[in-house]
Amino acid sequence: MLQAIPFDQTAAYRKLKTHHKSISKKHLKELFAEDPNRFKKFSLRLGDIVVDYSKNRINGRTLAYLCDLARECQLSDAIEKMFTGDKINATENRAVLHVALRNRSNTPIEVDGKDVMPDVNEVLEKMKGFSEKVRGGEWKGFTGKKITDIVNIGIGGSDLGPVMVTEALKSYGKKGLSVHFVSNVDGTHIAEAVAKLNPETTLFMIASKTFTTQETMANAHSARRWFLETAKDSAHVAKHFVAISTNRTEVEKFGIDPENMFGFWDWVGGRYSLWSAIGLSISCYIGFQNFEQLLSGAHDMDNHFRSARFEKNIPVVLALLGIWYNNFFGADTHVILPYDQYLHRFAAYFQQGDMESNGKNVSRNGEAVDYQTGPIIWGEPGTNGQHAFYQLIHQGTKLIPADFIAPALSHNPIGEHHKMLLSNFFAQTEALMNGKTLDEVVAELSGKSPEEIAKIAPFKVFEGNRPTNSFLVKKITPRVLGSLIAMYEHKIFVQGVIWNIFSFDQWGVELGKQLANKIYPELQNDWPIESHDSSTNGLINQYKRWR
Ligand SMILES: O=P(O)(O)OC[C@H]1O[C@@H](O)[C@H](O)[C@@H](O)[C@@H]1O
Repeated sequence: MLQAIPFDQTAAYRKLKTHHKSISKKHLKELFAEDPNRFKKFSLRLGDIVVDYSKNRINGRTLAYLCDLARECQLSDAIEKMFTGDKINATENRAVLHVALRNRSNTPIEVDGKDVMPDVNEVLEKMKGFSEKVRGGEWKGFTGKKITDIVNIGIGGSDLGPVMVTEALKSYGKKGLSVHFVSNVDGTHIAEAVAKLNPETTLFMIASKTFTTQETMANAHSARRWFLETAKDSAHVAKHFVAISTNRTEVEKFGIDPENMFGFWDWVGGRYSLWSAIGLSISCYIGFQNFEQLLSGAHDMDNHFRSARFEKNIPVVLALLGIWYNNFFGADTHVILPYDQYLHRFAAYFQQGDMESNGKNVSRNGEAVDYQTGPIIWGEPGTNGQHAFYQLIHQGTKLIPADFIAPALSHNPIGEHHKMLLSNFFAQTEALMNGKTLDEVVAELSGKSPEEIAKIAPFKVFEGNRPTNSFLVKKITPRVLGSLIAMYEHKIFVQGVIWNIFSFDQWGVELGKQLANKIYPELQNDWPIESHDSSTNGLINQYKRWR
């Protein structure tokens, strides 16, 4: 179990409180004017990723105090514990070893005295063989045709990672092979997904760590029924259904041949599982070599995270900046804005990654925390967001720290598009920082009468001073994407350590599941219900009248 350090009782926290009083009055423009070396000082690089965090409301002292905070919270020790298989997911008594899944150096990592790497490598080999067969057309459906469509059925961590990555790396996808994702228990999702598919050439991947998740099991059963309407003989299921799970017993019960099961382990958290067999749809779609590149990119970030000193450590610095805004400036949310259409599910992916990890109000000591923990994560690709919600970021009353992500090279260099896209990427962080003063507005309005200027000018002023991080990458390759994902994963980890919460469980999702299981049988008949509060009774009874 990680050691419990009361984050808000450290010496560094007190120093930061005092320091915040002075620096929060400063405008980012002043900070830039004071220090011509700001970009050099406050940017970091790893491989093809440049992280510019200079447009944050910090100076050298802020960073030093924040790093002290990390030290006082024994971050180094926590990092080592994660990398060496300590059971840091204490409420579930599990190690947290997504880093082992992409441990390309293959150095032994032990859990309960056993090196996990041989098992990791064995599953990777199985994934490789399977991906090659599917891609090469060797894996045939029940009528001897090759697979043209993969449908991954899973939810949460068994869906969001594969969705996000296959979208992000679409330009690496195999022609003639499509991937589809079904997660929602709403019948519309599976109905729409299979509507245009041919059962003879469709392969279902049932992805579920537990293999008991209601939504996934319902969709899996409906998929099998749909398949058997054509295939008739359940012996054909073996050619069209594979399972990705930790639960062999349930997989067998469902009727999937254990030969067609890809395993992983309880030390892989759902929202950290795309690197495991849960990534099978990714590997089939982009090819195993590219999947390995994704793992290598994550491994690059893992090595950096484990070895770089805090001041130069990308995930650590990002985590500390997040804490700076969350706990000192009172920022409630954090927005992720990729200037890359392929990354359109990136923010959604880290909604689960971050909010399910750090949405906790009890410390590792079992006591209620009296400070803010995980932020609300949201975001959409630029430039769409610019024409929708950026107004509030620029001129609203809330402080919203923002991450801007963009590739220097596009996979689709059509005409002037990419230059236009990037001019927006560069312009927005500049605008958010500088804003526009009243004098500048008045100067722009020259020619208008003083009355007209006085009337309109206040609405055109931008305070600026809005903090941003910019991530400029060379190109969204599998390797770069792997590093970016791992970067955010470790950021989340660091914040959890400092807030002294357990980042790798998710008890908060259970209550709704329990209640849904209680209500489900109540929907089986038309009798009015009185067992709940008046609102829930009223809604259920109206539903019964309407259906
Ligand atoms: O992979 P499984 O077992 O079907 O679980 C899917 C999801 O189930 C949710 O209940 C959990 O909150 C997620 O963390 C998890 O990823």
